[in-house]
Amino acid sequence: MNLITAESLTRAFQSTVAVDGINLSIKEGVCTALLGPNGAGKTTTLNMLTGLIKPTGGSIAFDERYHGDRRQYIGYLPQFPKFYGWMSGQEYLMYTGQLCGLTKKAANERAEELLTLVDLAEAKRKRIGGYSGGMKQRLGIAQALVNNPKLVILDEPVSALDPIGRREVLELMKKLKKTTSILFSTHVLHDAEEVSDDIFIMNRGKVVIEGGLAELQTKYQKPTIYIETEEEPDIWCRALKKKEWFRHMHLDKKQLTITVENINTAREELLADATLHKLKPLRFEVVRTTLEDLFMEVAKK
Ligand SMILES: Nc1ncnc2c1ncn2[C@@H]1O[C@H](COP(=O)(O)OP(=O)(O)OP(=O)(O)O)[C@@H](O)[C@H]1O
Repeated sequence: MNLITAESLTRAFQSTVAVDGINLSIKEGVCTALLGPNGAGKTTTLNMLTGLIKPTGGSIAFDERYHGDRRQYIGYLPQFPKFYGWMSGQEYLMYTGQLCGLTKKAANERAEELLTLVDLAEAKRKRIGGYSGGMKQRLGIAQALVNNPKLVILDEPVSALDPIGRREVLELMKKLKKTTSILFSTHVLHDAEEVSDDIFIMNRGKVVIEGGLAELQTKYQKPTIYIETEEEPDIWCRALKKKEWFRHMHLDKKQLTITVENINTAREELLADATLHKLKPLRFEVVRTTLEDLFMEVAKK
């Protein structure tokens, strides 16, 4: 079931179209990644979904089970969250809880629950100014959960962290996704692959690829043959393009990477052809393209 459905969603800033007529279906109970290079339009999209900025075109609908202002059902962690360094983690969560309308007592109880969830119970009385990057980000996620949201939206939650902080936050997201729907943005494919179920890849304001992680992996991970030869194999390469199994080729001097449709036929014919053309292969390897290759292709475009 979809929690949020956005249709033809558009946002222009003067002459810049940051988000260009995208359709998004964010499902309930799953973790969705909005992936894309810098400037793709991820933050603008998230800001429209949270209600922070208005679209200049299109529509956003929250599931009809949840009435009224959709902001009450959404928790949000911005890309550059601001904390009061002099407050303790506990004070900060109580403060945000009360801003969300909780009584002091309820805010205190919620703060305790959340501090345990994000593994900050021991540091709850320490000043935030002394927290590590990972601890701050975990506190930011706790803050996003204060109002018991149906969907928590995290803008680049791990991008600015060192490897330890990154691991802490990714592990927290894995834990969180068991109970809360998550939508997060990232420009790191590996993070999306690690925690998300659904992926939308954006580039230049448009969604260029979308689907379930497993579905995308099956669809785009094509068999590939890597060949390194003694001489530059230019002439041979031209002939390969006519083969039925041929899909795509990248030649870098003597290193040839060929994406193919049928690995068995391709392997047999390539080996036979290489002998026929008196080519001297130094390496012949069967590998697979990864989603990383796909993402890099999209990013380059
Ligand atoms: N307030 C604004 N005024 C003018 N242009 C903007 C504004 N906000 C975003 N843009 C432009 O819209 C485009 C998309 O920006 P956005 O921040 O949404 O991308 P992003 O994918 O989140 O990138 P990043 O990972 O760098 O944050 C960029 O070209 C950006 O310069």
